[in-house]
Amino acid sequence: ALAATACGGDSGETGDKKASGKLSGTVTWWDTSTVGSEDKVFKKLAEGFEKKHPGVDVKYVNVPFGEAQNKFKNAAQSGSGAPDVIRSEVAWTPEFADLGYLAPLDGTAALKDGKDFLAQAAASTKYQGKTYAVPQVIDSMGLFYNEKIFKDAGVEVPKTIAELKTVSKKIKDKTGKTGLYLRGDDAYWFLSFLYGEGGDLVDAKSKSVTVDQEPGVKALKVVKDLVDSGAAKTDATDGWENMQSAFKDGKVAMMINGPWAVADTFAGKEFKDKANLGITTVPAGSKSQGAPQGGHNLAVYAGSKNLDASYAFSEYMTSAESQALVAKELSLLPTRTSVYSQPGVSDNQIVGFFKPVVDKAVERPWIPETGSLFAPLVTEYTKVLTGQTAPEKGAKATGDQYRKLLKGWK
Ligand SMILES: C[C@H]1O[C@H](O[C@H]2[C@H](O)[C@@H](O)[C@@H](O[C@H]3[C@H](O)[C@@H](O)[C@@H](O[C@H]4[C@H](O)[C@@H](O)[C@@H](O)O[C@@H]4CO)O[C@@H]3CO)O[C@@H]2CO)[C@H](O)[C@H](O)[C@@H]1N[C@H]1C[C@@H](CO)[C@H](O)[C@@H](O)[C@@H]1O
Repeated sequence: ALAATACGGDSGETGDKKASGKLSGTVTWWDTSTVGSEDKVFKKLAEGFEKKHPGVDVKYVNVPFGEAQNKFKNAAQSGSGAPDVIRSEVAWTPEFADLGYLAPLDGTAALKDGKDFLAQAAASTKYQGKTYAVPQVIDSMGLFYNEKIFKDAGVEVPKTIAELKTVSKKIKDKTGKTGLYLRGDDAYWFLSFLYGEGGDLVDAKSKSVTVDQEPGVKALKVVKDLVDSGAAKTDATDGWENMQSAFKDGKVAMMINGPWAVADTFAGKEFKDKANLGITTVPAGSKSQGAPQGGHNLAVYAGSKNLDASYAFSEYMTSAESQALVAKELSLLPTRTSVYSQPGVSDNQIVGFFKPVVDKAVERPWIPETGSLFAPLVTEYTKVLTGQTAPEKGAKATGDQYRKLLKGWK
């Protein structure tokens, strides 16, 4: 059965494929999904693998998203304590691959029906011509809103940031509630505003840093103005908890979020009636409209002593059948095209909303450094939102940090 050990189980026991082709041994899997809303579905899925392969014991270990990247790098580097399979966020995958910590999967049982994967989902699993992971879920961001508050205030859903400010003013006047919760401690929440001003963090094609150009400065001014004008509220820490509770308790009318927030949001008193949750595209800025691409892959540790069972486990957990179950139960987006037309998925409104959003989400460069762009950015983003630094200075400081990180980039 699933032994959900505290953390960091070792893949020490060897596994092998008996002459009968039967898989055996243990597979330790580090799952980063949210405890209390997503983890039980993924745990149940892994139990299904054990039923199918009674000779294999899956050790399910839930490692918080904020800790898993470094934990895996430390374990892989030291050669002890790394799991056989890790849920590798899209930006971690090229970094782990570059470090040599992932087993290449081309030609193994991990990759079945590779053509069924969405091109944009498969992109983050490719590195220097090889495939180092299997896409599990893909996501982007939308504007979540409370239908009842909008009705009480007699306002329509905003399509632009200007409309968002007008709508928030009316909501405040009519209901006393704040319009938007804008997460201030995670720079992923800044990206749709940056894209709205026609900007981006870097331009990988020309190997140039662009976050400190005019659109980046403008976008920081836009988010600062949302807070200073009272249209949005924010926090410098505990953003996830504060955002979720403010929205679930009906204290704010809107938040920007992704499919991974849906299961937790439906647990809120305001959304017991699921019809009260509306989702639309993130508001457009002065130049453009766009939301970022995120998601997670399953990757096999290069030092696993049970590669055969790890390949089979990765394939099972990302199969069309598994993805359909996850879409039905958690409204997460499949990475396989064939799953969207399956019963239970094709009529899921959340999935139906996010699919076109994911299809036009702004791609990010899948280079080893792509994940490292957020730490320097969030430092400046939070300081701008809390009035500790001016937008011009925040943008410049971020750009300077990026040029240290990205050797030789302009
Ligand atoms: C700072 C981090 O920057 C980047 O991360 C970006 C990321 O690249 C973006 O794509 C985006 O991720 C989306 C994600 O796509 C979306 O799916 C969702 O994920 C859900 C799951 O769905 C849900 O199941 C559950 O798991 O919970 C997940 C999380 O809710 O939401 C994510 C956004 O939250 O945004 C991330 C930034 O947050 C780096 O990659 C590092 O992670 C880095 N952290 C390390 C940096 C180390 C050095 O400083 C520091 O020492 C270490 O301690 C820190 O750990």
